[in-house]
Amino acid sequence: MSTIMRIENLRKNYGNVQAVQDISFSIDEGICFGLLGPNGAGKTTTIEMMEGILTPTSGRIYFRDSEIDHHFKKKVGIQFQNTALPEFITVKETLEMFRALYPDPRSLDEVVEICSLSDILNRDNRKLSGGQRQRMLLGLAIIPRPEMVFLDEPTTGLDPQARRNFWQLIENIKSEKTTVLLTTHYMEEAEILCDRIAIMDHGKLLEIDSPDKLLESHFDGALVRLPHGGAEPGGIEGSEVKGEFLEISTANLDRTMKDLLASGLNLEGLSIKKPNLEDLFLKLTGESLRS
Ligand SMILES: Nc1ncnc2c1ncn2[C@@H]1O[C@H](COP(=O)(O)OP(=O)(O)OP(=O)(O)O)[C@@H](O)[C@H]1O
Repeated sequence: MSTIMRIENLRKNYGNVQAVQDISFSIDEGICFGLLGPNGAGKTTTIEMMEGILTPTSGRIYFRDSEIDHHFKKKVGIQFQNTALPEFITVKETLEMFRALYPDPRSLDEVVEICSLSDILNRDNRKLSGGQRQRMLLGLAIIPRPEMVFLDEPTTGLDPQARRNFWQLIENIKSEKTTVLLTTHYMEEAEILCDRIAIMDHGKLLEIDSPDKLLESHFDGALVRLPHGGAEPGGIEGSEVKGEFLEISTANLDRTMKDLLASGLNLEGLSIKKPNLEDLFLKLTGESLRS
């Protein structure tokens, strides 16, 4: 697989705020790459530098081995969150208006199909729900047949059903061999959509790999969690105190359960689960992603 985009030692300072602190990574062509982190982690700053909208304080950004310049913008699609859609015209009229701006636009039918827009084509832009608006903005981003699309928190604020519908559109875009860079707060979303993820916090890159490999490298098998209620949880192999909880990442659940029963701890509230990215984030940063 060839690299479509690469960033090297990227930094961005806003006055005294070091929003992005020396991060480097590359993105393979055709994948969905997720940039994850809590509020203020530096995701938007990073993606805006990669889009060529924001000038880095230092560092380099390459698209297919060339540093990004104004030609690069013709090859990528950006789903802008704050795009002011023209009022008093329909979705279809808006798509046609944008199609007229490009030399070789996707056909209307293609955009409608990829972004599931058929049910809202004749709707006035002012009447779109949050999820419909996101579908429409994605449609606008893919009109010029971009090689890569940038989606900055496209599902924030959507209800769970609208969020799931949007995931399907991202899958559609991927199946067209378009590379996707997605930022999100939602670990579940990243686990489902992303082939590779970078986890950021406080402007720094904490981890980068495929979701499966990240989980494999940080957890043994099952994750047992128990409210410790202030009790001293000594003698249980692999146990760590995480806030109000005792956490045990274990490859031998039988043994862990025996240890717990023998410990005399109150086991009320005990849960056993397959670890997910949310657990990984908690492990890496000591805080919940959506705190
Ligand atoms: N224009 C700006 N001026 C000053 N500080 C800024 C500016 N933009 C962002 N910051 C600061 O830079 C840091 C990173 O912000 P950024 O928006 O990149 O984070 P984020 O991960 O996208 O967060 P969110 O999920 O809330 O969008 C934060 O501390 C933020 O307050």
